[in-house]
Parts: sequence; structure tokens; C-alpha cells
Amino acid sequence: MATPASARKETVVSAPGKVLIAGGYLVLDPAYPGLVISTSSRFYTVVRTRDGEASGRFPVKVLSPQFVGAEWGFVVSIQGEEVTLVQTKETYTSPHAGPNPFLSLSILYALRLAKETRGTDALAASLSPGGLDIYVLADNDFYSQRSSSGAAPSTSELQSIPPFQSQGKPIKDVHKTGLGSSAAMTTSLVGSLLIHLGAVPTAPDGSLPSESLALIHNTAQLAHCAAQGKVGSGFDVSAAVWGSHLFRRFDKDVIQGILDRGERVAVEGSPEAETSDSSETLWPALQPSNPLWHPSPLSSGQVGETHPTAVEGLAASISDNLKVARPAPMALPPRFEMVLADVDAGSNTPSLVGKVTEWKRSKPEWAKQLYRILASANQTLADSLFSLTLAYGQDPEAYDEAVELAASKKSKEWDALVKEKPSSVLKLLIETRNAMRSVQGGMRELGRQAGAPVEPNEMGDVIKASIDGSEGIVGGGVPGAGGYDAMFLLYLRPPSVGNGSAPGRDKVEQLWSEWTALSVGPLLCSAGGSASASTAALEQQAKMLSQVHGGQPSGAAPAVAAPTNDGGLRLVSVDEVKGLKDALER
Ligand SMILES: Nc1ncnc2c1ncn2[C@@H]1O[C@H](COP(=O)(O)OP(=O)(O)OP(=O)(O)O)[C@@H](O)[C@H]1O
Ligand SMILES: C[C@@](O)(CCOP(=O)(O)O)CC(=O)O
Repeated sequence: MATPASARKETVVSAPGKVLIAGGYLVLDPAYPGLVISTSSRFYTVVRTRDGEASGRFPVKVLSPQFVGAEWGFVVSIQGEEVTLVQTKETYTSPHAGPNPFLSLSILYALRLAKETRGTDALAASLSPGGLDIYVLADNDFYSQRSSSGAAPSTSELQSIPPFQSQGKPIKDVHKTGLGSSAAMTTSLVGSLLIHLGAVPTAPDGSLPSESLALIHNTAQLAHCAAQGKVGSGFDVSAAVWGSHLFRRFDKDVIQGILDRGERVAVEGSPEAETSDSSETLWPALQPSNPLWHPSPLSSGQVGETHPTAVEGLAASISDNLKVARPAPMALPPRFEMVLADVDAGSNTPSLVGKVTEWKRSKPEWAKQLYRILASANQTLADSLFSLTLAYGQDPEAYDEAVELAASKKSKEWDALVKEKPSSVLKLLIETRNAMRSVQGGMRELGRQAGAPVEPNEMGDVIKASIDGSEGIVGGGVPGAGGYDAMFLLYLRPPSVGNGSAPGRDKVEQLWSEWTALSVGPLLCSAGGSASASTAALEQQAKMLSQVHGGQPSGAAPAVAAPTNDGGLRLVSVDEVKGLKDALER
């Protein structure tokens, strides 16, 4: 099944950004799931084999063409069974490149795994004759496109910016937008290298089997944690691989031993450079079947306070059928869209995670109570979104009729609407709106208790004005850890607008452009895997979900097809991505 590595001259892998719409802070504990939506904005890594003289030393050059001076050089040496990686002195000491552990550790661990799974001869063949050129490129949304005056561009202005726009500054000076650039970069880099080096198989049609995705996921989590110097929850890397899903954290112990070795990529010629080949193997920890990567909500006693959501039950039955554990897929329901805002409050968000963790430690009883309330709101949200997808699968006409109606009213008017025109879909929309209000309220309370601006008042004000002032806005909040950096809204796009934009969404953008208390502007992306991204894939999923849900509540799970991975990591070609070819030639 594997494509012979020697046949690969070029490998391009794309991975999405993420928005954690429910479960911030709680997801640090595997007892609580989080709802992470991948974005249509993506990161791309292009790996090309270079021509040159075959030798035991292979140069690996990494270029990030959107930034000034962003060029990193590495050398892989293969001698007998020993493989070492060093960074060139010139790029290590360069003021604009320097050490970049997200890049260097991704390369290091991908090489190690390739050596373990294929042997040094095959690894050398994959790097021959002249080593590798690697390009990393991000969709414009990953970085703030504000002008030097700080003004936020409108959607139409953003649309007129060429793809993969040069930022005109070094990477350290750039303003990120919270989509998870380091996770999407690490994951697409690890994925493209493992595929290019033949360490994970691709299917004949170019898709990636679940085992391959799982191995890319596990390796990228290791590289990202090692680069960050800490183990976060990892939902960003998880979304970069699996797209939108219901996330549960893996067991830290799975990689702690490897992290404790504190490996890093040494500079060429330094004393450490001689000892950078580790004899410890990665495979036992990283192999897809290692159960520590999958805290099962159904079988482990770990879940403590929470019950598995309906959608996790579904995922377990899919995994049983596929014999590979993958997290519960969770695209937004049809006709749902997401809009994100780049907020420039002119102040740095203080360390929110530290404050919340400290509060939880000092007030364990209060924290337990609040976490229980938040967990319940998060699960209700996941279950109501799931029920909406099911409702669409069962009766798309009735669903569309209800969405058309709801999108013509402000969501605070839906209660009166359902009395006038009773509809099960409208009731589910109200349930979803209420769950989003509870999640938002819970996050605000968490911040208040911990003395941390999780949802600062200025952010709460603009979110409230957006939801209350426009038609069809289901809810919103501050994603992830919150703070002043970003916000998201979920809204309905009525069937009658076709591919056009929803009037409620346009009204929100107008409101933002006139907002003076904060500088707020839209990003271009929507949700990955949502109806707009791939209606066919979503319809297939809806049918599949209703098939499972309508089936046996206990006993044997029905046979179901593998979910598509449209919203997650995928193999692409340079030509199919608008503007990528030009950006590589710049
Ligand atoms: N295009 C790129 N080229 C090279 N390195 C990059 C690129 N994008 C991000 N990085 C690396 O990722 C680091 C940023 O990671 P960090 O974890 O601080 O942010 P983040 O949480 O991913 O941010 P955000 O979620 O806002 O995108 C940069 O300092 C750089 O090392
Ligand atoms: C607070 C936390 O739950 C969310 C951080 O999310 P983000 O990086 O702000 O999107 C921490 C984590 O999950 O790693």
C-alpha cells in the first residue's frame, strides 16, 4: 500500500487551523471533552527532494517565504546505523531565523521515526541525492493583515490580498490571530516528512488511512510539546489532523519519558552535535495502537464527573468498525457558519492559564462545582449540534424551512417564533443558542473567580451587540483560553442566499467596522468541514449519523463507512491550491 519513498520528488501536506468553541481550561483534564472546530484557513508544507551529489550528508533547507530572513539550514548525517541532525551555524545565529524548535524538532522526530520504521538505508535513499528543500506557507488568516495604522481590513479588502501574502517583516514581529500557526505548521511539516520519507503509507487514491493519520498525530503532538517546552492539552494539533471533532486529551505519560530527555537540535560543530543520535526508540510510545493516546469515555474510569456525549458513543462504534481509534468527528450542522474576529486591543493578554490553574488549586471545591456546570453546558452544546445534523439527515426540507425562518430573526426572538410556528428544528436551534449562552456565561464566571480576563467586559460587549443586533446569530464567545485576542460567532446562512453571504453576517461586519471601544475586524475563514466547505461530505456524514443513531442503542454497532477527512490533514498538490505555485517561486 505504501508509495515507495524513492518515487516521491514532491510531497505537499495541508493542515487546518482551529477554534476551541467550548471546553477551554477543562480540556487540560481528560475527564472533560472540548469542542474544536477546524478552520477553512490552512497551513501548507511542501517537501522537495533536491538534486545533487549522493553522500552521507544531506542538507535540509526550510524556507518560510512570507517572512523576512526566514530560512533555516540543517544537515542530516547518516553513518552506519547512526543518524544525526544539526542546524547550520549561519542560520542558528541569524537574527531573523535563529533556533526554531517547532521546525527543528519536527524534522528530528520525523527522521527518527523514519529510521526506526524503514532503516537507515531506506532513509538515506529518501534523502538522496541532494537532501530536501522544505517550504512552509500559511493562509493569510493566520497572521493579522492590519495596515501599519492598525486599521482592520474588511472582508472585501481581505479578499483582494493575494494568497500567501508576504508580511514584510521577520516572524518574531508578526501578529498572530489565534488560529494555531505553530500547531498547524508542526503538523503539516511532520505529516509531509513522514509521507515523503515513506514512514507512513498513503492509499492508492492519495487519501490517508486512519493509522497513518494517527501516527502523524502522535508524532506531531510530541514535536509540538517538546518545542513548547510543556504539554498543553494538544487540541490544536489534534484539530490539525482530524479537523472538527470532540476532543479528549491524551494521557501525558505517553510522551513524558521522551520529553524528559530534553532533546534539542544542536548547532553544527558544537560539542552536543556529536551526541545527537539517541538510541531510545520512539515507536513504542508513538504507535497508533498505544491506548494512552485514547482515553475512552466509554470504558475508562477516567471520566469522573462526566458522561460520554451521544457523538462520542457514535465515534466509539465507528472506531470499533474500523479497528482504529479516532476522535468523534463533529462538523457544524448544515447551514451553520462561523465567523472569527481579529481583535486588536493594544494590550497583551496576561498569562490566563496560570491564573486559572492557580485558582483551581487554591479553591478545589469551587472549581469542581464550576467545572461541573461548564462541562454540562459544553456537552449540551455538542449534543444539540449533533441532533441538528441528525435532523437534517432525517428531513432536509423541514430543516431548511426552519433555518430560513430562524435566519430572518434575531436569536432572542426565536422563543416567540417557535410558539407561532412549532418546529422540532427550531426547538433544537433554541437549545443550541441556550447552550452557547451557558458556555459563554460559564467562561465569564471562571474568569471572574480566577481574577483573569477570560471574557473581558469589552469583549463581552461586542459579542452581545453582535448577537442581539443581527439576524440568525446563534451565539459566540472568546475561543480557547479567551482574553483580548479573538472572538467567534456561529450564525445561520439561509438556503435562499445560495452561495452569497448571510444578511446577518453582513450586519455584524458593519457593526464591527463602527465599533470604537475595540478595533475588531473579520477573518476570511469559515469552519472546516461545515456545509459550505463540503456539502457532499456533510450530507454523507448526516446520513451516516442517522443510520447509527437510529440503529441499535446497544449490541453490535452497524457497519459504517469511514468518515471523510475533508476538514483535517490531507495530501494535496501544488497546482490545486490557489496561489501556492506563485508563492513558491517568489
Ligand atoms: N510561517 C511560519 N514560519 C516559520 N515559523 C513559524 C511560522 N508560523 C509560526 N511559526 C513558529 O511558531 C511560533 C509561534 O508559536 P506560538 O505557540 O507562540 O503561537 P501560536 O499559539 O501557534 O499562535 P496562534 O494560535 O496565534 O497562531 C513562531 O515563533 C515560529 O517559531
Ligand atoms: C486554556 C486552554 O485550554 C486553551 C488554550 O487555547 P488557545 O491556545 O487560546 O486557543 C489550554 C490548552 O488547552 O492547552
